[in-house]
Amino acid sequence: MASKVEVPCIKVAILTVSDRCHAKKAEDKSGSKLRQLISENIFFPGQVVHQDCVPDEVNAIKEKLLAWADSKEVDLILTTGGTGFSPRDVTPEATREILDREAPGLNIAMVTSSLEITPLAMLSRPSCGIRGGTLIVNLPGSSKAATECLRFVAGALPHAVDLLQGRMDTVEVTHREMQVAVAMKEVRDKASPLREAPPSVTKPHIHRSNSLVDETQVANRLRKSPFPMISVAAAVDIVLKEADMLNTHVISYKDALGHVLADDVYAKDALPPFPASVKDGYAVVAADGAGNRKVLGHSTAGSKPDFGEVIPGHCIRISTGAPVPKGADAVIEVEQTELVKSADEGRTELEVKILHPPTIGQDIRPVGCDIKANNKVLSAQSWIGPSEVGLLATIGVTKVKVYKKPVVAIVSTGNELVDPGVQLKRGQIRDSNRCMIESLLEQGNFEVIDMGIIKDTPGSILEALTNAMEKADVVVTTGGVSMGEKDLLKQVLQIDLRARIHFGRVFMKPGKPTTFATVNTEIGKKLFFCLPGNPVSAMVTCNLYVVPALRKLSSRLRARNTIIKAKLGFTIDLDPRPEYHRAIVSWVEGDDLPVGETTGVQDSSRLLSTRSANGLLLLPAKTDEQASLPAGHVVDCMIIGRM
Ligand SMILES: Nc1nc2c(c(=O)[nH]1)N[C@H]1C(S)=C(S)[C@@H](COP(=O)(O)OP(=O)(O)OC[C@H]3O[C@@H](n4cnc5c(N)ncnc54)[C@H](O)[C@@H]3O)O[C@H]1N2
Ligand code: MOO
Ligand SMILES: [Mg+2]
Repeated sequence: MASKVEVPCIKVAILTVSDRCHAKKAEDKSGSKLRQLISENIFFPGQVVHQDCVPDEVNAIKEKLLAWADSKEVDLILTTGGTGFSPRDVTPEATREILDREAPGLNIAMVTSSLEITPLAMLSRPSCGIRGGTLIVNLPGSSKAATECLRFVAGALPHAVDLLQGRMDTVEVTHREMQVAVAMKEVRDKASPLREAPPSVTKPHIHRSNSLVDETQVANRLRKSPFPMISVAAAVDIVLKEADMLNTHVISYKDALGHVLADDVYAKDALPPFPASVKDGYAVVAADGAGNRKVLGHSTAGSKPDFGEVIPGHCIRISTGAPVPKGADAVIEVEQTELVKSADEGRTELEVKILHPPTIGQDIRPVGCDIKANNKVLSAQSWIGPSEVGLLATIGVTKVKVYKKPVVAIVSTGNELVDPGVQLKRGQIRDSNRCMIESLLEQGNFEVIDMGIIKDTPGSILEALTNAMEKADVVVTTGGVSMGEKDLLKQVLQIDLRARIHFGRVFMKPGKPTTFATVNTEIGKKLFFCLPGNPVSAMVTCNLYVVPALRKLSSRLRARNTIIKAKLGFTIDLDPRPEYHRAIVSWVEGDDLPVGETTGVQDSSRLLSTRSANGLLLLPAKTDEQASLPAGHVVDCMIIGRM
């Protein structure tokens, strides 16, 4: 049975043209990079069906292109290399010889876009075109340039392939979407207040609630998402790349919990600052050995000693943590002594017997044995947890330079939502997302601002987002990102806020419509995580994307989530999308790996599937070869709670 794929997958062949790679004198980095971009659906849903490398020879290139194009198994051939000015660069010439029709628009798109990056792009000579039902695109040889050029034309490639393959239903949808997109762009361009702002900088205060999104066009709304479906790995990479570390500031050690240190921290003085007793007992002269000692006085922690120097044949009573007096070089615990003589009805100790001979230094912490004066106690970049707060206190460092932590504004969108304490009317449900996400982030020591519930109208969305980005570095919304007529978040971001939407769909379950955007404002870059409204999807995607981004913004060394191996405690039918299966993960005595037990039905709406879940089992997408996984199968597991 064929696996169920949601979007047509482009069959891609990759040809590296390089004398050096072919002779194995250089690594084929561009070919590997292109393979990764296609396999991970970075630009469009794709599948690599062939990959090869040939030298810079016209005949070798032609032979491969002909074989692949005429096999009818390939929709798109990407060549990399041989498009420059050196005498051996002949890929365009070889390509042209086998083309039925040229596609110069693709060449122009790649070169003009590349010129914005480097003037040397004018020396690139790609030759793109069509042979039969196969589109051939010449990309440059360097991995970076090949990636960039593919990105410049990637948006048009699925449509080009649909046209070549005669998939008229998909072609029609795209045409209609293009019309809507053009109309949206016209509206955007007419937005005079925004035109005053430099293109990449949004003034956060200029146009609140004055949205240009036209929500009335329900019949003309997009019927296919214009956002390519990208992999989770690619989405996480994008998020972490966009999450820049914040500035530093100096704060009290008491407020430092959960921050990352910006500077190394040194001890001003030694710990202990005096030789201290490890035991409750007697400070003695070790050379006296076992036997009777006269008790000179006592030393308790924090008290002034009532004695001078300990001399041979004498001792002083001492408590744990108290300074060891001069002359004494060992401490004998009280259990190793007997009382010989006392006075004042037991109020004064006059003489004790040491039962075992002590050794020099016994039960004494020398000065600086825990922390030496001027030693580095904490390194820059280290995370401040409870122990680190204690360490700062113990060395007397009361002010520390730390990286700022991001402030996160949380918004729930949905006409149907009411606060949990409100009596439900028909059609209403309680807002569970906001408090859940707030709790999740507070648990991670991040500062959150509750921005309430907003209606599904462009005006309220714009107003809320504008307010939120004035107050916070990161805005997390839930709801309104899928295909419904009231799902207006992406449009408000794009049209009103001129946001850069980095992705709007991810190949995962739950969480497919997860949207990530950035807006450059006069008060800095703002990150928008627009999570799906389904509570489980919101919870899972907050763990997957928001939490790592917040760690990166706070300069934590390890931003990514922890992934361990775990055994499935159950048999599971796989989903067409990679699934993040909520599970209770625990160690079973005698077993080599933790076992993940399912939390039951995994519907995105069923919040009970997150109850007590401390792990997400990463289940692969269903394929023809693998439709289910048996109990005991070992999978990756993302830790999201206490083990
Ligand atoms: N035609 C399509 N429909 C849908 C698609 C699709 O690809 N094509 N994707 C589905 C997937 S997958 C998801 S996930 C959801 C995401 O929807 P939205 O992000 O647009 O969210 P809403 O439509 O606003 O709400 C969805 C669902 O969640 C409930 N909800 C919303 N907010 C809250 C909250 N704060 N607390 C509790 N529950 C909440 C809401 O009432 C809806 O039931 O779209 C699918 N549809
Ligand atoms: O991706 Mo949605 O989150 O399945 O329900
Ligand atoms: Mg929706």
